[in-house]
Amino acid sequence: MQTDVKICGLSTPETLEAALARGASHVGFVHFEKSPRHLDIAPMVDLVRLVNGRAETVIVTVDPDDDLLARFAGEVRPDWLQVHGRETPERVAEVKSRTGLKVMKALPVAESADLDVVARYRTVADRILLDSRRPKGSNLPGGNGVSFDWTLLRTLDPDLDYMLSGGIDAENVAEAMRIARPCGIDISSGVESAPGIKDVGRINAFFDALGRIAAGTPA
Ligand SMILES: O=C(O)c1ccccc1N[C@@H]1O[C@H](COP(=O)(O)O)[C@@H](O)[C@H]1O
Repeated sequence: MQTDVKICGLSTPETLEAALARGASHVGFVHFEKSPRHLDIAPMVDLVRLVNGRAETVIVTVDPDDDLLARFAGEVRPDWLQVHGRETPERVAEVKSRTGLKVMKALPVAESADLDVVARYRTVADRILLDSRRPKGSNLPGGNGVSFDWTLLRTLDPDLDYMLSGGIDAENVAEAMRIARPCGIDISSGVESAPGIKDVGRINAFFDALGRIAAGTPA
């Protein structure tokens, strides 16, 4: 099975096109005001329109209220909502039923006990995203460019549909895939030249690394 690749935190047509041209399966747009990648509704509408079905579109949001959910579903109309806050399993189910969209639930991981909640979320979310726990001092629940101990994931049910994120880049993606065997890789900081600034060269370098993995020749 081919690994999905989500390039997240895109904010310009140029970098979006670069991700699509290299075969990203998912492209993500962040709506979270504290983030350097934050986009308001109107630019997200434009970028989702530009994608025009070439990849699955994802809005990343943190503890969205019902009014915001209505705007995402009614105005932006992405394929997915990624909920990256403290949403309970009950709230995830509600987000799904209110919007009719697929929902990816991000869960923070720093130690093996953090994986105990996966069982409760996998029954309500369409996909699980395992990300690093927020480092001390950060304002952001994700997008910190920090990885966690992927060997913790060796005990996961091999049938779990999950994406892996947190500090992945062209240099470590082969190791991440070898150890964690996720269904998808999600990357943001690793294809940036500075926080919030996506870099076409780094996007290309990342897909080149994936190409070497597929060819069985990771550097
Ligand atoms: O990227 C952000 O600014 C962000 C803000 C709020 C919630 C999630 C956010 N990003 C998510 O974090 C991971 C990528 O992390 P990394 O930068 O590659 O370490 C990804 O799931 C983004 O959607």
